[in-house]
Amino acid sequence: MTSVLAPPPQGSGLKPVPGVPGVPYIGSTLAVMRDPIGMARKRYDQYGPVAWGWLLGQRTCTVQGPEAAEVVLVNRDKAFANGPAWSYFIGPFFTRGIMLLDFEEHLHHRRIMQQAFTRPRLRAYMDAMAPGIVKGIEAWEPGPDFKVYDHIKRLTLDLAVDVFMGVELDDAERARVNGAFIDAVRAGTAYVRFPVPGLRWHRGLQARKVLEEFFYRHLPAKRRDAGALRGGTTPHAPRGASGGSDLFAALCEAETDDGQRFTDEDVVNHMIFALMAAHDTTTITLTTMAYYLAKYPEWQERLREESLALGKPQPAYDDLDSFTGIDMVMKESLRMLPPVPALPRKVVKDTSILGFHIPAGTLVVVPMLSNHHMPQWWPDPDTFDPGRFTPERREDKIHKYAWAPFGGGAHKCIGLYFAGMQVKTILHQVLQRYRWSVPARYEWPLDTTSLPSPKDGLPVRLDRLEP
Ligand code: HEM
Repeated sequence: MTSVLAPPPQGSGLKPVPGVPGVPYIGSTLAVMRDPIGMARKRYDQYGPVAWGWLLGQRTCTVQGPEAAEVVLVNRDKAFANGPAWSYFIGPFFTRGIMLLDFEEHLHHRRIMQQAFTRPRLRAYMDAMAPGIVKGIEAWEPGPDFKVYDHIKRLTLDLAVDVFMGVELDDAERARVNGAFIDAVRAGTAYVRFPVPGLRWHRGLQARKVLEEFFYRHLPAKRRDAGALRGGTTPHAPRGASGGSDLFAALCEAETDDGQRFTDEDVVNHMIFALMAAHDTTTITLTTMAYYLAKYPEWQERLREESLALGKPQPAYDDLDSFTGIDMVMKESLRMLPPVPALPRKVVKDTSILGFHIPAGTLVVVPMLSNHHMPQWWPDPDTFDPGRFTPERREDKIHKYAWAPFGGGAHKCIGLYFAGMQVKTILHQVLQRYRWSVPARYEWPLDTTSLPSPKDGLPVRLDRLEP
């Protein structure tokens, strides 16, 4: 039976949010996890763009379509907060990560962090990453059952250690840090959300301690390098990318024009968060691209030709712009399966979305995955069609928030150019060395209970190309 979330204030002219709450706390959580797009379409047909129900243990208002997404993400009257929304899922493991900060404090951190993502920095990260990419991909063993997801995950994690941390690790230490990092990420999806030894939540808390200890141990050396640079004792530093070409060094050095810098504690919190923000998202993007390129071999060939046409094995940063096919496939893959499928916000003061009254305390969810599949905004939305992003078609131009895999507003992904650079560089290297395929009728079984991933690891037939 339909019920309203809360009566709007008298005389406000606002409408109440309709919905079917379902069983308190549980509501439609399982159904949404099983079939997020189907459930969103059903809800939209029944109630329109703004509807409520119990989801993930909270009264949740799901707001569909780019117009509602814009209201929430642009957040003009500062009614939507990130911290209390995201903390529920990842708070204890990613304490004071930038995405969990809000308003003035967030802006202060964001201005400093921006210094670690300038173009000179990105060039330096790309150079630092290149040897690791080639080495990792060269080591792949072709065969009929090559698990793409597992190999990409391994590769991006190894790259993260090199490019993010910039610290030489022996095998044991690398395994310890990688393991801690994986446990911290996994803990966010724990069913038992308090520390029982051996279970996910507990392992996540232990992992956080390992990561903190690791970064605090290496921090003084990074600070020293940064200090040496500012004192002018580090020669040959490219402008804006110096002391070290890793993110850790960049965060230690980052300074705004008016002299604002991160404390040691900030650097550690942001490093742990950035590792998480970068790793799974890039892995999912590359795996999705590999999936569609296996299903649409004509696109795989087109991209390979484009890569070979570059005429050099290692692209420079500016060469990435010439990969127009890779760019379209990346955009379409991010549309089909945005790695962050929904963006939660907590309403901190009474507000309205598209004329609906939203009371303080409500959890609002912007469902990016189902937004990308709305027939109201996208022609033939469930079909993989990179051509929608050609200059002639640009179907995403229909609305600024129609295609928003990186979010928008103050919290828009700070690593989006980094992600593009990493994804394109890796794919370019893979295309030059391998061809891959899946059986004609293969459909990947997706796990959508957390960040999406293929349950079977995406097995493909991988063949090495003749030199
Ligand atoms: C294809 C890959 C990626 C996708 C799809 C992605 C997606 C997102 C999204 C949707 C948000 C906004 C979350 C919200 O508004 O609640 C976000 C924020 C963020 N991302 Fe990414 N991301 C990707 C790669 C990266 C990489 C490579 C890095 C770092 C190198 C990174 C660092 C961050 C950070 C630090 C934030 C928080 C920004 C803030 O709150 O101001 N991301 N990302």
